[in-house]
Amino acid sequence: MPDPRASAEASGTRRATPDGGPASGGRVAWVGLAAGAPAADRVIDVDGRAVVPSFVDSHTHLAFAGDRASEFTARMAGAPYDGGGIASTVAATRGSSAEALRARLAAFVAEARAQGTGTIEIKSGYGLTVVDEVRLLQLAREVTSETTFLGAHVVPTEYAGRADDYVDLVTGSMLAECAPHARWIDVFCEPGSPHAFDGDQARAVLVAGRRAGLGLRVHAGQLGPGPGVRLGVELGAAAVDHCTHLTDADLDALAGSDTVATLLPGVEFSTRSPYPDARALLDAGVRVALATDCNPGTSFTSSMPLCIALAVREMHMTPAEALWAATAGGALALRRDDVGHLGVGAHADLTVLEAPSHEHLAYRPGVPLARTMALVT
Ligand SMILES: N=CN[C@@H](CCC(=O)O)C(=O)O
Ligand SMILES: [Zn+2]
Repeated sequence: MPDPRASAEASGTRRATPDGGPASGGRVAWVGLAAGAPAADRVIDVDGRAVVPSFVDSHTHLAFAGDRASEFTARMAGAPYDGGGIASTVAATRGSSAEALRARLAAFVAEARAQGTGTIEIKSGYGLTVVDEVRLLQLAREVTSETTFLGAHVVPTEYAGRADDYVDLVTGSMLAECAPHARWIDVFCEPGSPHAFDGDQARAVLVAGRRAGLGLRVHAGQLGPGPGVRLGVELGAAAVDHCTHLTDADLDALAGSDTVATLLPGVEFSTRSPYPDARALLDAGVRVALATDCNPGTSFTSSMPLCIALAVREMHMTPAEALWAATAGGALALRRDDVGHLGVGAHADLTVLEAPSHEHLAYRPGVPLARTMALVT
């Protein structure tokens, strides 16, 4: 991990963009102690503040309409989460105009950037018809290159009792229309949910997605143990996400793989669920990422600093491990080597903390310390 206290000089003139792509080619040219810095056109004195790589939020669902605050309130009073509320977001999203969806999406991206996020992945999954899924992916593509086709989010109500027919649609014409707008395919593999997909259905979705040229990601082990983690590892998924419920076999599979385990502590916070065993993953040598899972049902936060604080307080990660997971870990989960670190050649996506060290991200929870930095000469 780069030393978060090291100073960094960026070459060129740039304004950071949400997907980590530079507007004018700015890359890190040199990293080291200020005393040894080469001459530069412009010097920015951050006055002892820590500079860290901008966060890489590798799991969000930002393209949606509607609100489920009442579902959250009911959960806080003891109601369980099983994915059923997704249908109400699907209905609201289908009924929303592209302009309204675009404006809301832009507001969420701005909100994330204001909290230090530089690279963001965005899933579809609240359309669930060919036309609606394409529309969400096109909107997401306007703000990030990291777009994920999640037609297999849940079985939509019009396919109730016909999940296999819906999987045929997802792996057929929906995939064909959506693949050009996506880099990834994802599936909610949760045999314990009446709304999500079992192991065989998830395999069909992932195999079809791979055949269409998409990289693989899986929602797995959110509500209970299941086949999703091992399926993701077997098929070479870049990441398996949630991992709230893991078996020893899941841990062994992840430990011997290139698949990243993405932990989403905003979900456990907002569903009042037990947190994943991050220490078991880290101690087994699994590469761990942290992401917000920002969505209206289980984790309506765009705050990577909140996720870092929860990872440290609730999942026993050290502040350095949590920062790594929120930056380099997220980049690995997206198979990117140009973001999430400040090594020479990386995109100069800098986040300046209103604090002397990265430890303050967890030490001062809820305080807006992180700001992405636009370098403009
Ligand atoms: N688990 C599936 N999808 C989301 C929740 C979506 C929702 O409830 O609207 C998640 O990652 O937690
Ligand atoms: Zn999710």
